[in-house]
Amino acid sequence: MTRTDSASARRSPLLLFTTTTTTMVMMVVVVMVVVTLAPVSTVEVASTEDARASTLQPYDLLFDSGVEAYHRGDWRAVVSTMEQALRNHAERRRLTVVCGQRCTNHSAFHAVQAEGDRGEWRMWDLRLLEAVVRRAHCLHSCLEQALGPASLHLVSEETQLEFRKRSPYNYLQLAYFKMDNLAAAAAAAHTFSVWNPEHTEMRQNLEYYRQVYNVEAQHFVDREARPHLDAFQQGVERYAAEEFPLAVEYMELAVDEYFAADSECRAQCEGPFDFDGYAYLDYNSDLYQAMADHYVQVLNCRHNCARELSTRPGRTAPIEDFLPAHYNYLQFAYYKMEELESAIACTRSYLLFRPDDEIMQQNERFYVATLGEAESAGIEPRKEVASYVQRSLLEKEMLFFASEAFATTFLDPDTWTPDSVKPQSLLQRQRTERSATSRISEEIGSLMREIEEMVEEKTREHTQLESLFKEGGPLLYPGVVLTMDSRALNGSQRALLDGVITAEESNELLELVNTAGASGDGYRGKPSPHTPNEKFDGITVYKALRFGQEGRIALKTARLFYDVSERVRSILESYFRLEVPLYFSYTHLVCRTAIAGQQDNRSDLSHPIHADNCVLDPESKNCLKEPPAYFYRDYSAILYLNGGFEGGNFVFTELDADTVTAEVVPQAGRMVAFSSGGENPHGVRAVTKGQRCAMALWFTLNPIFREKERIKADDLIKMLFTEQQSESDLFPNARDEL
Ligand SMILES: O=C(O)CCC(=O)C(=O)O
Ligand SMILES: [Fe+3]
Repeated sequence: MTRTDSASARRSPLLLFTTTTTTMVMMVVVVMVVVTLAPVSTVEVASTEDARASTLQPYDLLFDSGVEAYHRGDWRAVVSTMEQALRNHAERRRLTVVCGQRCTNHSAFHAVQAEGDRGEWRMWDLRLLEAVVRRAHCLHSCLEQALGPASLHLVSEETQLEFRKRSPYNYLQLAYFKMDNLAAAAAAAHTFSVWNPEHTEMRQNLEYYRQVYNVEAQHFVDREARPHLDAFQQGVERYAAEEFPLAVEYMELAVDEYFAADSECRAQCEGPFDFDGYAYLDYNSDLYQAMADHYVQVLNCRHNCARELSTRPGRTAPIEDFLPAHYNYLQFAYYKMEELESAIACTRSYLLFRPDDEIMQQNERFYVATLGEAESAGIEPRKEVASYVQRSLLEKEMLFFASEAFATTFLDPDTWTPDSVKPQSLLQRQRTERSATSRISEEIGSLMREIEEMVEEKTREHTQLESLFKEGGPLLYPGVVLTMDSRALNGSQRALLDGVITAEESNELLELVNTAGASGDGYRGKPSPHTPNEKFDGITVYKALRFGQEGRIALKTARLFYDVSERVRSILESYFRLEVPLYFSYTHLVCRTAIAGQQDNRSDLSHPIHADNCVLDPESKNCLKEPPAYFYRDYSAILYLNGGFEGGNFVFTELDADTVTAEVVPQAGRMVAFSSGGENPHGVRAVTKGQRCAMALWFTLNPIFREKERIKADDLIKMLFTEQQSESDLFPNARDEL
């Protein structure tokens, strides 16, 4: 099979259901090849067991023939070759470890180390390199014996990647399914899916196995489960559930598994030199450079095991501070179990990674104080941590040095690395990056603030422009004129109209409020809701209609009140060019009467500066659109019924509730209309003499908040009046402009 063939075959999804179905159940008999290397006295001597091991077939070739079998539909062959490939792959890894260990014991490495320790470096290169050569020979013979010469060739990157991606299980799941071995198929599917969670077809297959074939949960196992990650996960869960003894059990297991996995991972790193990044044909390094290049690669690979071991299947980012985290969990769990010696040992182990960690230092002090200074004195950090950290720091130092010296790449997998082992240039770079980051974030911050201000300013201008552009729709009724628009009133969504009602209508409504207006109506019965220097009287539309129905006032006058309120509503809808209807929120006729004898030196207002749908805070120049404000009100209109009193001007202000932007003198038939929000703070100057009456109306765009009393008023109108007596009868030219 050519590389392209196999690549495309591997890309194509393996769907569970194909046209051919195989019901044949097959027992796959695979001969297990067990290679156990017993210790031998010299490297040259191979045991009989080793000789058996030379039958180990190369896993990459097995994989390729498995793929070929798959395309032939030879499921039996797929299973036998793929399973064999997986076993040989695992076995090869195991044997690499075994040989590594054996050659440490059987080469001169120990001797060189011992001499170095005594400072006797005579003929050191000969001694060291003799050890190297011997080790090379040892490893070569060991692996040759163990794997057999056929397996010594270089496995392609592509195939190595396939195994890392757990691709053999992709092939296996369909083969097992075809052979009706659903449990094995489910396990293969699950194993593949754990590493390839985004693989939709395999997820569907898993669903089929579960739902259609009722495969039991126990079969969905991860055949490549990584024990250290599983134990850690269990430990964290037990810890979260405050089951501390179990948490300790799992975490201790996780630690053991971690170190075992670390050794296994590191042993795989002594592979051939990777020319990637080097000009292959021009590579002409001398002995030491070549050794250094290769060794740095090996070291990099070993050091990177910290990243590999802390990365969960299917994830790209590792768990940060993974190994130290074990000791963090352990110290607290031990403390909870009142095993203070172990807790102290774990805090001290953690502190080897991060000596400056204040919380851990505090914990340690606390445990020591509880257990007693004397009892705690001899408690050492865990040995395995001490040597791990020591080795890791030495490796980091060398890798940093090499990265500087040979311009190779070293990406430190740990976040606990102390500055002391980092090269100056890296520290400088990190400092510059940090200060650049903080400078950039400061600059971005102030830029964002400027942008926000600009956007706010533009939005303000835009709403003003938009409202200027939008407002100014037809006034619908003859005689109604626009006296001042938003621009003239120095704001947005504001209008001053005259001639909204005739003089007669004003008088009729004045009479209505004066005869029937209850003290304080509309203000929950308070006669002077805004100032003690004025008395407020008012009446609502519904109440007026009820009075009309009862004959206490002329029904026609009550009807006029109702109709004028409708007229105001349609004028507002039209003038502000609203695309959705306005609903009544509250309507009343209200008079403010100066209380004689209380007007000298008045400094208060008849109605303090406020906005109609939000709580105005002049300090912060904010208006909060929430209760107790009538937050659902959208438009307001005050239609004046008279002039001739003293004071009582309507004013618009800025959000500071102080700077007056426009002032309106009330007079009969004049109406000020505006949107009810923070853009229109307003109030009424003190009425110091006489009575000031108006029809005040508030509207909402949200039907949920329409006034219930208005609905009752609508019903009453329908009941009391016939169809003919409509608004047009009472106001003959109405809607002419339409
Ligand atoms: O009567 C006025 O001119 C304004 C009254 C007012 O703003 C209100 O009642 O919310
Ligand atoms: Fe108001």
